[in-house]
Amino acid sequence: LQPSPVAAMSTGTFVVSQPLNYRGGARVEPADASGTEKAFEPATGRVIATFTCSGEKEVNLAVQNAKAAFKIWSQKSGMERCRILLEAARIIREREDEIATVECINNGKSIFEARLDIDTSWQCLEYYAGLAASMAGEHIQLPGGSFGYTRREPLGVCVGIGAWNYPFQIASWKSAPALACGNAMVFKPSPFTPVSALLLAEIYTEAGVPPGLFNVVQGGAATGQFLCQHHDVAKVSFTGSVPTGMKIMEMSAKGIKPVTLELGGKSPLIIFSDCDMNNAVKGALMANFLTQGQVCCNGTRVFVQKEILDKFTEEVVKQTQRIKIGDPLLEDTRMGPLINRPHLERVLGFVKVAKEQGAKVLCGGDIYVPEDPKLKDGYYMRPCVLTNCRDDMTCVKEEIFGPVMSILSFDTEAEVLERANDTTFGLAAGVFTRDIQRAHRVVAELQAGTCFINNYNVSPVELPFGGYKKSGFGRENGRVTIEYYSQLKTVCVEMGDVESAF
Ligand SMILES: NC(=O)c1ccc[n+]([C@@H]2O[C@H](COP(=O)([O-])OP(=O)(O)OC[C@H]3O[C@@H](n4cnc5c(N)ncnc54)[C@H](O)[C@@H]3O)[C@@H](O)[C@H]2O)c1
Ligand SMILES: C[N+](C)(C)CCCC=O
Repeated sequence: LQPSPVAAMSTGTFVVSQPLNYRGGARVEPADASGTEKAFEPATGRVIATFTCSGEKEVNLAVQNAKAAFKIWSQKSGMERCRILLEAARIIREREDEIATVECINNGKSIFEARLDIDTSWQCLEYYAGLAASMAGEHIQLPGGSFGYTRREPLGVCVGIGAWNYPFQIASWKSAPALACGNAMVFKPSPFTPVSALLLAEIYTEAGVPPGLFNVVQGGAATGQFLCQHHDVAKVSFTGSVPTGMKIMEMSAKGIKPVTLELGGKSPLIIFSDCDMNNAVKGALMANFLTQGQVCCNGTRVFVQKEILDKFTEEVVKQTQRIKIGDPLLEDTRMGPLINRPHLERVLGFVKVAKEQGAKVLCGGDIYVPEDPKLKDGYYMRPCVLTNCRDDMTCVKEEIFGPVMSILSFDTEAEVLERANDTTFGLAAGVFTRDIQRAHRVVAELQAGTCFINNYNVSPVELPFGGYKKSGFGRENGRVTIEYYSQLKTVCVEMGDVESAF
């Protein structure tokens, strides 16, 4: 009997022993280098991997492998692709605990949350497996018996570039629709979280995709640039910050490559006085403290109607103080460490500036040192609730990407809408109210790509996810994403004679 891989993994023990590149259906050492990186276990501050960043040669080999696999995969019927993706989804479910454990060790999110991420990953594969067989064009009748039809065709080799906050989920949300449409993919995870994408690559291979269909290269900006500039790459799907997104778009523009940009946010969450208070408080915590607050769509500007400001704030603070911080692999932990030391310091810096600008810290916002000695070098902080906030403060304007909630008060619907929309971001927004007309009226006015009514940060894969304004464009999940991973060919068929103009 083989020992369970999960049993062998506990906080403070895991090290990466296998190559972190994946090409041609196997783990490989990269053919060349553009530097080295270290990956950490945020819970302990330990290095779990020192790895080579892929150079131009390795990127090219990955793209060429993808190109070869694309020839085979794109010729398969939708039903054939569906069966293989369903098998991959089944394997992810079967290995959920192992994948979640690896994610938890490399990212620091709690095992409770990591399992939810893996759930939305296999669900995404299942969803696009289901759509693969029904992708079809149209038949259009023309005069004289002539007709036209459209074919939905894959793009070719797609590149996925991921952020570090949802490593396995991002790899799945990009690859599932790409593969379902008949494309191949080269994926580059964030250098902070290089590990779990390899598990996805192995699972695709085990499920039966052709070798080379899903490849993983490692590294940071240099490797990412080789990918975006490669002339055999047909599309780039990027998840990350706005400044990097701008660079990705510039590089892709040079090759006229379509891009999907899933970027940052500073989303508003509006709590009206007629809300169900219990749900609104729970919603505010969901909107701010998942994955230690390192969530793109977090509703970090919490606008609360004046009449309920004190009661709401008191309850939010009470529940925030109860969040169990600590070893992310323990079942009852709900908040682990932040991703790394510089990021922790950056987030604490935002709290310091907030105080200097007049905000009041109601709880948290400082370093947390767990009792367990093996966690003493981890990157923990207490979740923070700020009040006395104004719209012009840095903590209200900028994406902090940490567990810091800013509470603001408002009087009227018109006023809060104007303030909620007064941002260059537009990823998400939320509203809590019992007034159904108001709920729909408000979301219709909110300038955000993903809106929540009476909940926050749930992510059914059937619904498209993505941003307005500087939070990006294109969508992940939902039926519409098929359009971002395919192109339409029009075929015009003449049934009569050519009526020449000459
Ligand atoms: N909208 C979404 O779906 C979503 C989801 C998760 C995270 N995010 C955003 O991501 C940000 C945090 O993630 P991050 O710190 O990893 O972002 P980042 O922009 O620093 O890096 C993202 C990825 O881009 C790569 N990269 C960096 N420079 C590059 C370049 N010049 N060319 C090509 N690739 C390059 C990185 O190595 C990494 O893989 C936050 O702003 C967050 O809001 C958005
Ligand atoms: C699953 N969530 C919570 C909706 C997050 C999606 C990805 C954003 O960082």
